[in-house]
Formats: sequence, C-alpha cells, structure tokens
Amino acid sequence: MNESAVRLRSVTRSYGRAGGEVKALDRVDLDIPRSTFTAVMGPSGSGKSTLLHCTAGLDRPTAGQVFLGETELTGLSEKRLTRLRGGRIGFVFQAFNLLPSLTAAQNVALPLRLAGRRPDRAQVLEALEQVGLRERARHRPGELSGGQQQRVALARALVTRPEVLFGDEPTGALDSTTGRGVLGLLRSMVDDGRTVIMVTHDPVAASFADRVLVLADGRIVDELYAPSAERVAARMARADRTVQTSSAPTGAGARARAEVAPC
Ligand SMILES: Nc1ncnc2c1ncn2[C@@H]1O[C@H](COP(=O)(O)OP(=O)(O)OP(=O)(O)O)[C@@H](O)[C@H]1O
Repeated sequence: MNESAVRLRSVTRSYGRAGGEVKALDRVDLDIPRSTFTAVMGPSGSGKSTLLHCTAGLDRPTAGQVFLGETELTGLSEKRLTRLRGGRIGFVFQAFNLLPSLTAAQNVALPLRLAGRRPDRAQVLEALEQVGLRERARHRPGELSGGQQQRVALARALVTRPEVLFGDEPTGALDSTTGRGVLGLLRSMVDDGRTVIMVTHDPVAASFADRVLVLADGRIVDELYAPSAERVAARMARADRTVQTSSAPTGAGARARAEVAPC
C-alpha cells in the first residue's frame, strides 16, 4: 500500500499573459506521507497558493499528475472532483467564512448538508468536541472570539473526517497566542493520524510542522525537517533577499526594463 497522502508528479501550472506566460508551478514533484504536518513557505508570488489549490483539486494543473492516496485527481470530472472535495479533503482559510446567522453546530453541519447528507448530531458534536467547543454548539459566530470562530471552522473542516486537511494561512487573522492554540490543535490532529498541509508566512506557525517546503519561482528549492522558528526565519530572510535582489535591478538595464514593463 502506498503511504503517501498526496503525490505530485511533474506538476506545472501556467497562466497566459500578454507577451508571455507565468509558470506559477514549474514541474513540481512532491510526496507527502500520511500523518505528517507540512508547511509551505516562500516569497510572495512563489506559487504557494497555486500548489495548495492544485493539490486540493481546487485548480487544475496545466501538465502533470496529482494523486490523493491512490486516486488521480487530474483527469477527474468536475462532478467527481466536487464530491471528493466534499468528503476526503478539508479546508481552513485565513477568513473563517462562517455563516453569521447559523449556530456553531449548524455551521459545522454545513458540509454534510451540501453533500446531500442528513447531518448526524453526534458527528457534529464530536467535531466540536475535537476543537474543545462542544459546549458552544448553540452559539452564533458573533458570540465567539476570533480563535473560537477559527476552531469552529476547523470543526467544520473535520466533520467529514477528511484524509487531508489544507490550511491557507489558517492563523493569519489571529493574535499569536490564539494562533498557537489553533496550531496546537492541528498538530494534535496529525499526531492522531491526519495529514495537514498549510501555507504560512509565519516561522512560528511553520515550526509546528514536521517539514517545511520552501518555494521560489514555482519550484521547491529547499526543505527543512522539524525546524525551529529561528531556523525557518533565517531561511526565509535568505529567500526574501534573493527575491529582492533579482526583482529590484538598478541602473540602465532596470530603466530599460521599466520602460517596456506592461502597466
Ligand atoms: N489566476 C491567475 N492568473 C494569472 N496569474 C496568476 C493567477 N494566479 C496566480 N498567478 C500568478 O502565479 C504566480 C504564483 O501565484 P501564487 O498566488 O500561487 O503565489 P503565492 O506564493 O501564494 O503568493 P502570496 O504569498 O502573495 O499569496 C504569481 O506570479 C501570480 O501572479
């Protein structure tokens, strides 16, 4: 049996632009083992969101293959992809995206309803229990703190018992203490056997991961294993300097390029 939760084979995602194309991902190969926590980092525009979206079946690569377990996502019909996203994959975003008029329990039940299933109350309460909010089931988002709202969003992502949980800056809107609480929850989910893949700009958040992937220009250029926040910060400072140097040229060449740059 293959132990990879996710596999990417030579995945490229290009976007057409007048006068050329942008390769948001450039022949990326990646294996993410089950029950691991991966952080994806890199400078702005390096391809982090595109990697997350292609891996989660929210976007389709221009070339290459994406596998979730044994299922090849590339080539699946939109209908099958939607069904798969509704069950085997969970998402948490920076914005909590909770419906304000619904209670926490009703928000958590939403993915089951959208999948045409009758929400099982025990299943909903179990998801809220996992994030420590069972007693807040009847509260509306406006009655909860930011951290509690993100935990409800996490319970909503967990209710379908997904194989892989994807996070796009899940702690980006939280203060550092509250963010650590959410990261600790993600970590404990991995320790319980789930796979988590998270995009982040925050070295402290990345230090909760087993592995940090560093992207630049659509490629994985480095990997750090079980890194400290300090090591991640030092690596990212180096990446940012490289980007600044290569994207902020000076002198005649820069002026010439600026003159022909599209508006
Ligand atoms: N829909 C699109 N159309 C055209 N170009 C796009 C599109 N989406 C992304 N790109 C380009 O692809 C590259 C990678 O974008 P992506 O959003 O994946 O980067 P990122 O690392 O997540 O950036 P950030 O940290 O700023 O969110 C960028 O050059 C971006 O401009």
